[in-house]
Amino acid sequence: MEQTFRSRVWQLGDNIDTDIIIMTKYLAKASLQEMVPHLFEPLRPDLAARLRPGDAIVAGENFGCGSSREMAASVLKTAGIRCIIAKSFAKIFFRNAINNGLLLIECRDLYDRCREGDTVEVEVGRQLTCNGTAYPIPALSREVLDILRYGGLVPRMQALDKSALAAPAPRDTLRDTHRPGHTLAEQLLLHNTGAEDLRPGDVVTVRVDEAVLHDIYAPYIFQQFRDMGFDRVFDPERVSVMVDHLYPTCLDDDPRCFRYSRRFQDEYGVKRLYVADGISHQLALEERLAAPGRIIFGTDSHTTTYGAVGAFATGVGYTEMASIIGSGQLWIRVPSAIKVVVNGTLPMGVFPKDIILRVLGDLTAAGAIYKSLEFTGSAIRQLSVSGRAAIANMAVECGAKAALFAPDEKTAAFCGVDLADCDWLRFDEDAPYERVLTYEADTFTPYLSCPYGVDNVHPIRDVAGTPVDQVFIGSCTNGRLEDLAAAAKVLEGRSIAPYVRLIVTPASKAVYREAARLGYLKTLVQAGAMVTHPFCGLCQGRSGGLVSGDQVVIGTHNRNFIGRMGSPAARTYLASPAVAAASALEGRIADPAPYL
Ligand SMILES: CC(C)[C@@](O)(CC(=O)O)C(=O)O
Ligand code: SF4
Repeated sequence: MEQTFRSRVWQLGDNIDTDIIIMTKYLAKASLQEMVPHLFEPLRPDLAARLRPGDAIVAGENFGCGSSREMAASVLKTAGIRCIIAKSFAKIFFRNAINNGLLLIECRDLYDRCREGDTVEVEVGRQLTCNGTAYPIPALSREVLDILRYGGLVPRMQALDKSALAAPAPRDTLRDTHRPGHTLAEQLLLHNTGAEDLRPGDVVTVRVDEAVLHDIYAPYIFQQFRDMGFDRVFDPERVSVMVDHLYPTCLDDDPRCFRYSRRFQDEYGVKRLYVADGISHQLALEERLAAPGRIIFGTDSHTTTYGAVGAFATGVGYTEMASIIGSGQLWIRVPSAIKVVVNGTLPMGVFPKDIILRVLGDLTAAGAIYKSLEFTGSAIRQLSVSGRAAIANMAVECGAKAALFAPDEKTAAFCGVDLADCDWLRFDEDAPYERVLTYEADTFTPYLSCPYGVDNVHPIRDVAGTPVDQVFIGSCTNGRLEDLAAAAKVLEGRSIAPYVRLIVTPASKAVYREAARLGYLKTLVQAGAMVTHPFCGLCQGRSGGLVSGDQVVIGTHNRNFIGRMGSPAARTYLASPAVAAASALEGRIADPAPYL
């Protein structure tokens, strides 16, 4: 890497999400080169054609937030972007960029003092100069420098002595003793590593309990895995491949992803391959891959969901996944933690989704970057595992590395474990939380994330009455049985408003079957809903109800990013299933309370 270079600046704002960088509909394309013309399409459709090799991007807070799609980093690299300078970076993107050998520079001051078209001079590892002002470049950690020195994680892993890898962790190691003075995340990392002690900021190498990968990235993971020189997966019992995003096929390149998904089974003996059984995050819970005490990595940002049962679980990109399934380990920095306490009883018409939406509004989309969000309090204890999963799922929308709930009787029953074996994982009064947010449950109302930001959160009274064109009930956040039950309760014996489309997508086949057996689907259909096969569906904006023009959608999913559901001019509101159902009834955003 040359030490000094000059680049032309392209300026982008805060919270440039990875859907903006490269939309989901392009992710299955056969090559990164084919994705380059679509860079930044929903936000600045003209930009891709104007980018030149050697250019730099200068952005505000939280660059690369949202999805774990590594293509966001690798397409920028393929387009020849020389470096990205931002006030802060979302951490999955940060790791993905480093793993691709793409230089990222954190600088809080440059953004406000430069303009598009300026030239920035970069002296790597030392300083930036722009318009006569010099800005220091913060030092990178040893682990990051090591990867950059090799030019990315693939060459780094090629050089790894594979015969010296630690054996996979034994399977039944749940039992442990409580470590006082530590957050839940720290306790889990201590449990996994057997370290004497650790603190936020320390770098540890964890042994992986489960790895979950999905169809969109299968060809890339496969390729990187081979290029790294691995010839076997670390443990075929602990690698799961899930065909959930792309099925049923809607674009030409999709079947290639299915073929690669299958190759992990055919060539490496991976035991669990799930084809069209539902969304990976729901399946991981149903199949008990997620369990207390485990460390789990998934190629999806919403892997944080598994924290609902006391697993330290987080999203990674495809290169990191290749290295995980080859080596069975990964380095991570111990996160600091924020405690969220909710006491009391939630009012009628308020659901777990409303808890996480309010927290997101308070923390903001960049407010928990690389932190563990840990939930407790009497209202939290009353929630089902499904409700906790909805909360843990969306923790990544404020940048969290992990979300955690201490296991209790409900967790133990759900996961089929003995609570006595995992109650070492519990909140400790002396644990050093960086921040504590405390709420009284009776102060909650239904909340909505309003266009165009997950943290643009308003109580329902601010937006009630807004006309909607389409309502979506589904996704890894709120496509579970309880969610369909809440929607069915609102819609029972009623009909949705004329001209409103209501699309219901159960999160898994099991949810679908149960919802049919219990009569929820019949209720929903009689009210005017269309029920689709279980998969990611409309949440990812590839098929099944894409919106056009400036249509308004209310959905139970997790992202209202520009263009995520189709047209960049469309406006998406995120809410609980009950709010979504009530809005379908009235044809405008509505409080569910009168219908419950
Ligand atoms: C692959 C993609 C559609 C993804 O599931 C990826 C992710 O969140 O990491 C998303 O929701 O953006
Ligand atoms: S349901 Fe949506 S957010 Fe969840 S994994 Fe699928 S596309 Fe991503």
